[in-house]
Amino acid sequence: MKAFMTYENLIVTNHGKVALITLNRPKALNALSPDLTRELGDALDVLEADNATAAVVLTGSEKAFAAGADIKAMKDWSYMDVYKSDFITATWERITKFRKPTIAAVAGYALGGGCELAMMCDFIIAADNAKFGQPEITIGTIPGAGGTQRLTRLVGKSKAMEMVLTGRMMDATEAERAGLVTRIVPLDELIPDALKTAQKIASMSLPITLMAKEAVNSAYEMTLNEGIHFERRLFHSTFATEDQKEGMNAFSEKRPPVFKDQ
Ligand SMILES: CC(C)(O)CC(=O)SCCNC(=O)CCNC(=O)[C@H](O)C(C)(C)COP(=O)(O)OP(=O)(O)OC[C@H]1O[C@@H](n2cnc3c(N)ncnc32)[C@H](O)[C@@H]1OP(=O)(O)O
Repeated sequence: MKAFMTYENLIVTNHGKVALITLNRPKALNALSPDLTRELGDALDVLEADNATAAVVLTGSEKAFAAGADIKAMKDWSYMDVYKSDFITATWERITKFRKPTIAAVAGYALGGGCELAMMCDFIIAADNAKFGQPEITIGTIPGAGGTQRLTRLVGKSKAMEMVLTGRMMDATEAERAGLVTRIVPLDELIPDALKTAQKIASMSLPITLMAKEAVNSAYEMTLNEGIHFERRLFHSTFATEDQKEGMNAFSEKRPPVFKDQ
């Protein structure tokens, strides 16, 4: 029994399943407590192990994707408590190790750890009421789950620096213009749109999808030359799969492909 979230395989395509994880701690605006993040990590482990799950959508409520780490839970922690805790390193970062595609469907506040969690997903679709920010400076700390690094890579130094130093929030329009979110949709279309996008991804060959995700992510870790070399090796290896043969034969025969994840 999950206390702070629900997760379910909502859509079964003719090929793969799409899972929807909903953070469900509405009274605290989905503040990310150690228990909540542990549950999230556990759910991801289950979905990773499930061969049929092909993509995951992570969402919160209409008012808050997540308003950050649980300030009340951590306010009295000592240096040693926070240093020794696996709160951020071992639990939150499980989402960054998750190999299948993840979409953050953000409505309302995505602040502090909430913004960091959304940025750990592969991309963000925002509702028109979404608000993003790294307000840690206003409570005497700094982002500790990748905010200074991922936000800077996504929106550039100037905007990231201003947001981290002032705690200013970005609305959905600014977030889209800055490249933090892929698109904005009306609030009531957020989940259908995110699920439809995940469903599209789930209709592809899973191993090829994993390679594509790995290749894009390598752009953050490697030099351009290393990244291009890595991409080429992965491209070559797609030709060792049955799904590459099926995809290209289906195109030639003017029919939809039937991928077998092989
Ligand atoms: C992960 C790290 C390392 O990067 C660190 C962090 O994430 S630190 C946390 C960063 N986040 C914040 O500083 C945001 C804190 N929240 C707010 O500023 C406001 O709640 C708000 C602007 C998001 C919404 O304001 P409002 O509509 O006025 O609602 P509230 O009455 O403030 O909140 C309702 C309810 O939720 C509780 N709440 C909200 N955020 C948190 C939080 N991060 N941790 C714990 N609890 C939170 C808030 O206390 C209220 O509960 P009650 O006091 O009414 O029981």
